Amino acid sequence: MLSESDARTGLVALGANLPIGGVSPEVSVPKAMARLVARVGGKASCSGLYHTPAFPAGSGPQFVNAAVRITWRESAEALLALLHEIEAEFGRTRAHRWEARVMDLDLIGLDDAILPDAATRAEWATLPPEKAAEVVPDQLILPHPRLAERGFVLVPLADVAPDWVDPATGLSVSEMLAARPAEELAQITPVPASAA
Ligand SMILES: Nc1nc2c(c(=O)[nH]1)N=C(CO)CN2
Repeated sequence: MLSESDARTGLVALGANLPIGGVSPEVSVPKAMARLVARVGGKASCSGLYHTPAFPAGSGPQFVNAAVRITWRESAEALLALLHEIEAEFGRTRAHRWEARVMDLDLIGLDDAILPDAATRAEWATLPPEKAAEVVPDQLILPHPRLAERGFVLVPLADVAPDWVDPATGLSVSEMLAARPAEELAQITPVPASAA
């Protein structure tokens, strides 16, 4: 029997920038959030939806980004598997034939877990941007190594977990957000209610 003390706070970032089977990201992202909350059960909190320019600049249509704070009692790997399941469920439709469309659910942090270890996480966090765009880790790295560089993750995350502290850097979500350039943050805007 798992006790209350096994409960950890999981932080999940969501993003999509293409319609999935004719459903816009403004609609599919909140649906994916609701699916995650339903699958996890227990206490959860959902951010607002934000329009964000695609990163890197010019790489495609704007994204809808969001974040969810959940309570999780199993392993980090089990949570990652659940996120992949939801991605697959939302990322593919059989409208005409299998079409791949992206719905990203990224695990950003799980309480104070540092995975696989502090040195490996630090290596990934300090990769030069050109390298970081090319290589994808084949293991789960927590907290997400590029969190502090991504306004599109930090803005929604600040809605649900402003005081969460990255255990590897000692910086809170609010502090990381405050360090982002004003020009970057000015381009991140709430999705108008009429679009969702
Ligand atoms: N604004 C924004 N840009 C991105 C995002 C995202 O979620 N938001 N996700 C990416 C691939 O995971 C690549 N670029």
